[in-house]
Amino acid sequence: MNLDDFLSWFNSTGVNTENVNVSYSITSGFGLYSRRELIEKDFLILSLPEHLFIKPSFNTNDLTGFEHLIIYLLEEKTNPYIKFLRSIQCIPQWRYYPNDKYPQQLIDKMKKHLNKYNQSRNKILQYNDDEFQWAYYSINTRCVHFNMENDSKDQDDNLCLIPYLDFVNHSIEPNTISKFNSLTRSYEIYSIKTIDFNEQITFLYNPHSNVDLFIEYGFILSLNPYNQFNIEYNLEQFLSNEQIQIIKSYNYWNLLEFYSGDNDLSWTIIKAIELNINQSQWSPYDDPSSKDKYQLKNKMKEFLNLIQQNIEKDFQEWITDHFIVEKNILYKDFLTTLHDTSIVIDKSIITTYIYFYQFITSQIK
Ligand SMILES: C[S@@+](CC[C@H](N)C(=O)[O-])C[C@H]1O[C@@H](n2cnc3c(N)ncnc32)[C@H](O)[C@@H]1O
Repeated sequence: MNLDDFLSWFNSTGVNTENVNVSYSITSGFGLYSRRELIEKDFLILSLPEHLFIKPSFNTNDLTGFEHLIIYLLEEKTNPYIKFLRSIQCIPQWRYYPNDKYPQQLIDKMKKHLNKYNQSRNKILQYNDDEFQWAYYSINTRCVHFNMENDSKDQDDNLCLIPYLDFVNHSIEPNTISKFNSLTRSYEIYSIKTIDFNEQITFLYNPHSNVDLFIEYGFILSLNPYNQFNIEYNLEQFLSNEQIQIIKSYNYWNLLEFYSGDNDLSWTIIKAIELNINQSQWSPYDDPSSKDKYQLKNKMKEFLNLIQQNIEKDFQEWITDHFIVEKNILYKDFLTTLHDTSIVIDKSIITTYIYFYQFITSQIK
């Protein structure tokens, strides 16, 4: 089934699509583009009525809504939308490569993702791996949150697929927002800034880091303010066990992340480092005493230097492991690679590292 067949079916549903066009690009696949001369801010671009939503049916209790949709996608043979989905590549590329050589933070998140994937796989055994994988990622990459008004608060029970809406690509500087309008019972896309003719329509899926985008969707962004970098491992090298226990007792341990969009270190990180210079009078809520401030600044530098060394070491190991694949890229023109979105698979590690490397070095003054 090709795009034209899908679009002619979709047009027969009566939805007004006069403001948008579907077209394909090599970097982000299909997407929606404006076909109006100029779209003003706060303009209703597209309205998709509820009768088009594909919702989970919940006729077997031990499956989540997500899993019901997997089965629906695999069983439904006539729906033109599902037929079209079968022709779209939706499986993140990393699934085809061995992934034990990635940096630890990526591996940890991949494991969580794979655990969830396998939980569903083990409940739905009647399809082969390829079929299951296609259905799983079609839903994972395309579904939207939708309150099913059942008793479950589980997000896997409150989602649906909305044909056509699912052509919209993600951006950290989106030009639209989309939301369900309970009065019109439609999912609507509104402009949040003016949009030129042929400009791509985008919204923010979620404030996802590159690691999350890479795992869940198979792409990354070269400038992503939502990149985050967990520093637990570095703190374990920097603080004593007793100091770590103090941080944990205040529930600070899970809040120890750098965000690449932030200009400064967070309060929790500053307080964690401060423990290293003054444990006896430490309180998580007070500013460091003026006497300690100078010392604290030096401790910060020391800590950031440690992170920098760890990143360099990890990165060096990673380059060695990927030497054959990345030889030319890494040694010929590293910076160009950062902006070349056609290299999806390994670039995420490079960009994520470079991001934090830059962030950390900018803090060491
Ligand atoms: C909801 S679908 C959007 C439509 C999709 N591009 C298609 O071809 O059908 C989400 C998928 O689009 C791609 N995508 C979305 N935003 C992207 C972006 N900013 N850069 C690259 N790929 C993107 C990813 O493959 C993602 O899994």
